[in-house]
Amino acid sequence: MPVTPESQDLLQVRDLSCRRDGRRLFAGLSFALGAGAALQIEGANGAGKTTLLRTLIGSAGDFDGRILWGGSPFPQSLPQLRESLLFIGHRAGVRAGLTPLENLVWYGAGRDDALRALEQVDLFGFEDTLCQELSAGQSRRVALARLYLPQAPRLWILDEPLAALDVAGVSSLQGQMAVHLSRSGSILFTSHQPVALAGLQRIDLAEYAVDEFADEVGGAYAFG
Ligand SMILES: Nc1ncnc2c1ncn2[C@@H]1O[C@H](COP(=O)(O)OP(=O)(O)OP(=O)(O)O)[C@@H](O)[C@H]1O
Repeated sequence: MPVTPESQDLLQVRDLSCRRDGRRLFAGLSFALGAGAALQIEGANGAGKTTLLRTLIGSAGDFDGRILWGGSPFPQSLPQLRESLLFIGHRAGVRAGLTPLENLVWYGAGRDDALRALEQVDLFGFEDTLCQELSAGQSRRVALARLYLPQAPRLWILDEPLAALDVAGVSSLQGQMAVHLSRSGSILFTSHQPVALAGLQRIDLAEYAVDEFADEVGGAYAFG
């Protein structure tokens, strides 16, 4: 079944448990994401937010539970998912040796669309500057400019999109997220900051944290 924004639940996660280097980070996580919906993943540093996003897009494989994209089981759904997906991770995928304009064109944008997007993220005048000469916030804006392109995919998965942005940048991004939702797009993102979006769902990974030591002690008592 193709991954389409018309799917009732674009993503369904059931009883998910993720590990990193063999250590369980969280367990028992279930949620759904539909078209026109946004979900914020919260949690302390190291809680497993990035691991969760990477697991959902098939970049991390140490998990138990069910992941269904557009109703199709994982990992068969991944090729279709990737056609619908715009993932912006911590490193943001900005090529330092290219200009902001060249970065967007590299991602397939036309020159005029790219210039308009750069203007919307307030990088007018910096389009031909090498990204290695930009500030952290400006570099983040280059990555986020992809969200302002007319051909932006329906599903956005964003790891800390607000990091390094100033107040105006946060406000602009929240506005663009709202526009995306109004067009039946879907957004799954992590953030330590509150985000103002109508109908936003939130999940705190702390509620699903696993205390491996407690499990071991419990096991020892159970079998002792
Ligand atoms: N590169 C790495 N190599 C090995 N283990 C890692 C690595 N990065 C993270 N981990 C482990 O995986 C756990 C989860 O990390 P993850 O990056 O998913 O957390 P996070 O919730 O996104 O944190 P943050 O808020 O700091 O970005 C961490 O507690 C850490 O022990």
